[in-house]
Amino acid sequence: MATTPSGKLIPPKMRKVALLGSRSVGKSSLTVQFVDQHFVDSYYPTIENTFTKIVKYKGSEYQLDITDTAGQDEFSILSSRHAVGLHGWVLVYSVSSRSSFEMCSIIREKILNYTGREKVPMVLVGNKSDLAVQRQVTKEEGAALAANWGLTSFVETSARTGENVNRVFDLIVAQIESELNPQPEEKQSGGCVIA
Ligand SMILES: Nc1nc2c(ncn2[C@@H]2O[C@H](COP(=O)(O)OP(=O)(O)OP(=O)(O)O)[C@@H](O)[C@H]2O)c(=O)[nH]1
Repeated sequence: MATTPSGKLIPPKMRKVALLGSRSVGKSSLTVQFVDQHFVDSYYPTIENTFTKIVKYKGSEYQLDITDTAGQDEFSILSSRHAVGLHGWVLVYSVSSRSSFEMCSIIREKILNYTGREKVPMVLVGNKSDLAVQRQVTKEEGAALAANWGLTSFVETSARTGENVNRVFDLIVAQIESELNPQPEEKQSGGCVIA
């Protein structure tokens, strides 16, 4: 834990995020790969799990509380737990499932309705990028959807190989922080930043 110059402990700031998306897209696998650095081949549908990991962003420590939700479908009612009290949202689809890609737009609408906001810190994730043969959604389509939402954060991942998994969580923390502490250009480039 970081300390002040006088030796006092500085507790990490807590940031709460949720992974949402259709069933079986790899929400649990991404979370477990990020928190425990391993991949589980078997599939156990999630009810809801919370994980915690300390991450560093621009020299500060953050306690990231990650809620791995049960897979959503268009009929599931987004619970207030999935919107209220959260700082950021990770929307996951599988590149091998077009319906899971389409579901992300439905989930995003629900989050915006629930929060009453036009924009929230959000990352769009196309998981299972290792499944080249089964691919149904191109990288360009994923990037275009994110751009259409006004997001700068889109990434394709593989929870199996670990590709880009850490990046998802770096991106969501960066989005949350830039929303909570918008910084003037000159401040961002100056100062002592230890990554
Ligand atoms: N090839 C491949 N398989 C993956 C990947 N990520 C997850 N899987 C597999 O896909 C299946 C579903 O993964 P989960 O992580 O349980 O999916 P989930 O989104 O948490 O599912 P729900 O709990 O039903 O919402 C499992 O068999 C995983 O091993 C990936 O990146 N590549």
